[in-house]
Amino acid sequence: MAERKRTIPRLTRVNYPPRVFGFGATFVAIGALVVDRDWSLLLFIPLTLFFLVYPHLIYLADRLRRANTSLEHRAMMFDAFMLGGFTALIEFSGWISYTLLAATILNNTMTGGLRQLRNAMALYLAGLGSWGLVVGFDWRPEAPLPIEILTMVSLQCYILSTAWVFYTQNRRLNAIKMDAQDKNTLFGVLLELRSLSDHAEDLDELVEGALRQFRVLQPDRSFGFVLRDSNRLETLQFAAFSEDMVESQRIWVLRRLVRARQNLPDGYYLEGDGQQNGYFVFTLHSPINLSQGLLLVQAKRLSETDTKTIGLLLDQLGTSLANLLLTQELKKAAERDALTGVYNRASLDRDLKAVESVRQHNPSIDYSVVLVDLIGLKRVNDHYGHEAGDRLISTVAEGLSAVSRRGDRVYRFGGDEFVILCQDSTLEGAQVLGERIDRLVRGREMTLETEQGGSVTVPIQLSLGVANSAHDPARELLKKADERMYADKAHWYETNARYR
Ligand SMILES: Nc1nc2c(ncn2[C@@H]2O[C@H](COP(=O)(O)OP(=O)(O)OP(=O)(O)O)[C@@H](O)[C@H]2O)c(=O)[nH]1
Repeated sequence: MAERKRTIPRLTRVNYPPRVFGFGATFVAIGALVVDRDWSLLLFIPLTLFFLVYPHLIYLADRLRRANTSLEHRAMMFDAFMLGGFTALIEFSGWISYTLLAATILNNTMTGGLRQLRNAMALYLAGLGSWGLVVGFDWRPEAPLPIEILTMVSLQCYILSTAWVFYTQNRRLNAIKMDAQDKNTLFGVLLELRSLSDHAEDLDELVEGALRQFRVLQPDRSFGFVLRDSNRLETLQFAAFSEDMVESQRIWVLRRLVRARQNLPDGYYLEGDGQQNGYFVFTLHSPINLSQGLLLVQAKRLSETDTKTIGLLLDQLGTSLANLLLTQELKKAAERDALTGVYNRASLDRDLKAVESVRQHNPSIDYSVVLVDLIGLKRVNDHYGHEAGDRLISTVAEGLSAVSRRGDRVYRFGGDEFVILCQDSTLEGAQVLGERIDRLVRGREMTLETEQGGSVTVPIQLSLGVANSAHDPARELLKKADERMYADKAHWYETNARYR
């Protein structure tokens, strides 16, 4: 049924009610005049055919032609011509003439604007003139009072029915427009969320960007996003809120979540109190490692549309988060050493190029490299097995990372060699780092499990070499550090001859 209604041209649907009403009213007015003036009752035949039957025939014909409006346009012109003709036929009664003319003009202007109005007026006058020539002009402005009243009332009703059709059409168009605008904004926000997952560097950037986008869509609501440990739900791991949320609100929400230790069903309501607004809680369905993601939406009520929209946003946020984590994993795999987690050789090459380029533009900014070699790895491998050797390497990497400053980076250069790159550092600064390694890592004892199932304690033996860009050319920096590291190693072997 709805399908059939949709295929009827809009113009036909708009025209049908006013036309039926206008023609019906005109039929009553002219009919009354026919009776009042004792004209031939045979006149009722064309009157009935034109005023009562014809509007329905046009509608039916339009319905059959579905989306084609050409018939309706022609019918409207024909209406104007015929109404002009009837005006002449009933000998120019003033009010009736005016009613017919007004009906024609209104209907045509409403659907076709000024051009249609002009055409309708012309055809009306043509009909009036041609029938006037046939039946003779006999101007009779006076009509009996009841007919005048009937005509006036009909005209008013006709105008009202036209206005009503206009009003309902406008309302529908407005609703469609608003809906389209909302969908457009939603679409834009979803696109933004997608692109966020490509550009965001970390969780903070992604979630804060997403919350800003949520507010584009629903500016009068506050939003929050929380990650909690899936195994210990009272442990919150991450929280971000839309900028409008004040500190006290944030703390209130977080406390409530810490207390709500169980899994919360979708749409769970954190009831507000006198000062605080309530929040709806939605759970992110896509898995984020071992965390559970919760979206908080500040609202008193949520409509079905709101809930659907939030579902879409949540899905997109989940996908973006999963993308971000995957990208981070891939990035990590590409730039980190799998065994130790410190940066790999490829990252060292890239970072060395970067610091050298900074130094070329700012010659006063020097950098240092510290080469660290683990002594005796082969021995550990041979005596206690490869796994023990791996543990030794990892422990050294951890130690080096722990003693490095924030801006320094540790790289695994080769099997048992590490490099620490110190940006914006003097030779003396790097030597201080070398001393720290000496003090805190070198010589430290660690217990290794042997392949035989026992355990053995071995000291961490290291040799170091330091070089700085202010003293040696960039191309030779690593070579210089290597030479110094070998000298240090030779010295170590001299003083620990039994290891040879
Ligand atoms: N367990 C383990 N061994 C490795 C790894 N990478 C390289 N090696 C081994 O480490 C040993 C390094 O040998 P060497 O260069 O002679 O080092 P060293 O025994 O510490 O002796 P010097 O450094 O010369 O004092 C080799 O036997 C490599 O096979 C690794 O990832 N894990």
